[in-house]
Amino acid sequence: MAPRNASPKSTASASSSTSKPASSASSIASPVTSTPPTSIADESSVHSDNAKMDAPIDTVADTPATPTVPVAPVGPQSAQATPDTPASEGRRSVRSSRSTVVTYNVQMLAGTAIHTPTKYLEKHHKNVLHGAYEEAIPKHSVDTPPKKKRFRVQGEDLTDPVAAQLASETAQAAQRRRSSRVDLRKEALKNVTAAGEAVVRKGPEVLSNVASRVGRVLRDALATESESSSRSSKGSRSQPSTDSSAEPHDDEDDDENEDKYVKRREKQWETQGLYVGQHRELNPKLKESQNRLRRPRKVKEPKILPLPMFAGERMLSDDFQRDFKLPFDVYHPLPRRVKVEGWTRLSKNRFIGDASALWKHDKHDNSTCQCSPQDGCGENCHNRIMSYECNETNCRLSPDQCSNRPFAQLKIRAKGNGYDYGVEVMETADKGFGVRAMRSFEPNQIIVEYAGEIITQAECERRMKYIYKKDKVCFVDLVIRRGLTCTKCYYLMSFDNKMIIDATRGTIARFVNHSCEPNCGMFKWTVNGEPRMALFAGPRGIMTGEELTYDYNFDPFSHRSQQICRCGTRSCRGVLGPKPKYNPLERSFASTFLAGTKRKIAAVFGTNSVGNDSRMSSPSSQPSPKKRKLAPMAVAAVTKRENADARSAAEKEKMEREAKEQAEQRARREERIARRQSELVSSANAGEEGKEEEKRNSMPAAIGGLTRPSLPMKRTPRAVPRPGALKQKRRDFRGLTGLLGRKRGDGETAERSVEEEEVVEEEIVHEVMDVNITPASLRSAKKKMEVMGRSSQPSSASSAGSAKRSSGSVKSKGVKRRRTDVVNPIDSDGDVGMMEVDDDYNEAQPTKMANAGNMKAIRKSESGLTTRGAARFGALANESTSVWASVGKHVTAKRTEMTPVVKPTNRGKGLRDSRGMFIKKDAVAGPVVKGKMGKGKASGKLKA
Ligand SMILES: C[S@@+](CC[C@H](N)C(=O)[O-])C[C@H]1O[C@@H](n2cnc3c(N)ncnc32)[C@H](O)[C@@H]1O
Repeated sequence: MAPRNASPKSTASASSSTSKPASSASSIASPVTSTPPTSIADESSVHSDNAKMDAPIDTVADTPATPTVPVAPVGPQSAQATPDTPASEGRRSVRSSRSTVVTYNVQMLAGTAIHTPTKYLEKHHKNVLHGAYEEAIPKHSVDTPPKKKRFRVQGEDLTDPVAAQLASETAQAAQRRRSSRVDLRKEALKNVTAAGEAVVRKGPEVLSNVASRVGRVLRDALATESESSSRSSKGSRSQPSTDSSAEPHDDEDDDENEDKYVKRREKQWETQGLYVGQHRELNPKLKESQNRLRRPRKVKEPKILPLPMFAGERMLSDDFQRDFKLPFDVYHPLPRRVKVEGWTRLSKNRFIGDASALWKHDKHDNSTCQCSPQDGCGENCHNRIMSYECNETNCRLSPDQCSNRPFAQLKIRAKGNGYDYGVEVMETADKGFGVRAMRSFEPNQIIVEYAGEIITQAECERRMKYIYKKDKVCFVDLVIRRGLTCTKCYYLMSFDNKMIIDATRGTIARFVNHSCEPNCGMFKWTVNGEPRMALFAGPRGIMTGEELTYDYNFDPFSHRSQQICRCGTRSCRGVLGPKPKYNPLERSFASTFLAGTKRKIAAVFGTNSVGNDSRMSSPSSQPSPKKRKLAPMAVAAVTKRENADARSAAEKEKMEREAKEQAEQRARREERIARRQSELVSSANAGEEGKEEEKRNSMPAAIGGLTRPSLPMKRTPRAVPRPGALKQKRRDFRGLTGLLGRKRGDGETAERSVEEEEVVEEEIVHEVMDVNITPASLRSAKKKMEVMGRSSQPSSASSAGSAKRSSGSVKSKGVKRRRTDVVNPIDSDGDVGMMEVDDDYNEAQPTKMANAGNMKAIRKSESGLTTRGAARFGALANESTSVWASVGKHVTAKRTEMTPVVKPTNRGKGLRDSRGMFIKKDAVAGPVVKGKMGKGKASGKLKA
């Protein structure tokens, strides 16, 4: 054993170590040539100012390095650390005294030392001695005091390196487990106690000292904690040069740590992920950089409600409650490839045939906006309002500033991956294919374009008739045009007056299904002067995974091909397209009944009491509030139907009114006739007896007999008919009554007795002739009678007969003039339909699609009143009954004046009738007025 003073400088070195920081203190190791290690501990304990270690085991080392190298290496670092220490001074190194002892790194041997990255392993290997110590250490370093590491366990030095290493590891483990909080609490308690005592003793002047001390302690504790946390996070990469935790704390250390105060590291949270780029103020029409600029900087997004705001926030809000749905990429992370047979994908519109030329021809309008960069073509942009996309010609903003370029945005997005594109085909349970969102969409954001082949109406009809009709696949018809009401379905959409997009070859938008509560809308925009259709998100936006739908607004013309809607929404209309509001037949009956009742009320009270209320008088003319809510197309359709209804009701009403007026007129006439006849009779009575007798003989029996006052003066010419005329007329009447009988369907006409026939005949004559009596005709008849009474020339009868003949001839001539007549019956819709009548007078061939009005005409002519029979009937018929009675080939809805026209002529003293037949002037009763012959129908009128 070496004496204690064998190293005279040891005391100095030990004492100096206390005055220096830990690093330098520890670097002053004992010289190599020192006393044996067994004495070192004692010596150290004697000479050191430091108290015995608080901890039972502690390590004094200048470079604690990694725990894997507990054995103090002897190397240049150690040597450099003590440049001022003479080699002969200090205590001898433990290792130098046992330089031949082979040391092993237990951790290395055990394989537990490899916790460091491989790039440090080499260094470790370098630091571990293998083989003889002398071999490993260069000669010159033998003199250099090696870095000494002393292990003290309960005041004992451990000279055995293995034991020392174990002790060191134990110490380090204990150190790691030590909590700084315990220290903090202890220190605080100590300080508070000290402060309290000091205050008691010295009063408030010491308070400041105490406060500073407390503060220092707290800072120390914080620094310690942060250091340890940073060490644990950095691992072996960021090893501090000094391990203060391995050293007992003293004031000097505190001061130093104060300088090295490190702020507590904040944990970094990821703010972006699945909903990257979506923040509350995101405007999807802008680029990310623009959005960033627009984002108000002062408003801080509360972190308590994280993204996505379009799902979470909405779900939490009261007014939009719905079940939670997992985001699309969670429940279905990979896009599913659904293969659709027979779908040729197109990404943009393609013009077919004449469509292109027609398109260019029609391309005319444009729109410009005057937005400022501050506006950014927002909601007030003129182009946006007009659904025009801004571009460099119609907007002065740059693409970055302008937010009204949805199709340009779509183009950019389409170049990205599937999630950028954002939609995919899916299979639905009961609606065939559908389209689903693979990402969320902002309210009103463009989703996908509806593109395909642009065709003309004619091409559309051709395809439907000759191509799609044959297809076995049940397609879908978006627009079913007039005359093409097949139940097969097509991907056709009308988007311009004359153009149709056929998406049989087209974009994915063709698979978007219908819903009565849709989450999207299909809108037409004009892009660079060309109309384009696209699907836009609705005002609620779209959540990832939602099925996209819009309201088809099917053309209601095709009721026959209406399909059942399976959208399953609460407000489902039941069919694809507008819901039929009522059964048109029922409605017609109801409205007719209502109108009739109202008329009767008005007739009874003599006022239009109900007519003042326009809504009551025509309920269908006023749009109900419900109707206003319908889509414009549906409203138009309903209005059209209601208008047709109203028109037919009005027509019926008119006919009834006319019939009523005529009945009244007839009654008045009869009254007048009766009065005049009685006048005539009385005047006749007052005249000479012989004259009276003569008159009575010359006058027709019917007139003579007052039993039939209704038989008018017009029968007079009949009483003196031309030869065979009456016979013919009787035959006509028989035929007519037969017709009427057939029409009535009683089938008894043939068995009627002669008397009965005569009665019927007379009734008809009465009916027919009675209504032709006008005041003028009465006057003329009176004159005629006078003439007859004066001269009783047969010419009068013959002229009258010829006049009558001419009447018939006029009518028939008007018809016979042309081989084929075209007339315009006015149908119930007020349309003019064309009817072609052939030479045989039998068939009326509709050249236009039959509608309610002209079908009625056809039915009438087919129901017994053949055109020939009707012509005869019409020849006798009056104005009021001649609506459907035709003259010759005529079938007209207009009341036709059947009275012959007599034209003046300059040939002698006669006149010409409308046939051109010469009539002697004195044979014509009454003054002659000019008339005119309509082309194909008699429109002139003889006026007295
Ligand atoms: C444009 S296509 C949509 C894609 C179609 N599902 C397919 O598989 O090709 C329209 C057709 O889908 C069906 N459909 C769409 N929405 C529907 C709904 N709400 N209820 C029932 N069928 C619907 C109808 O057959 C309709 O004619």
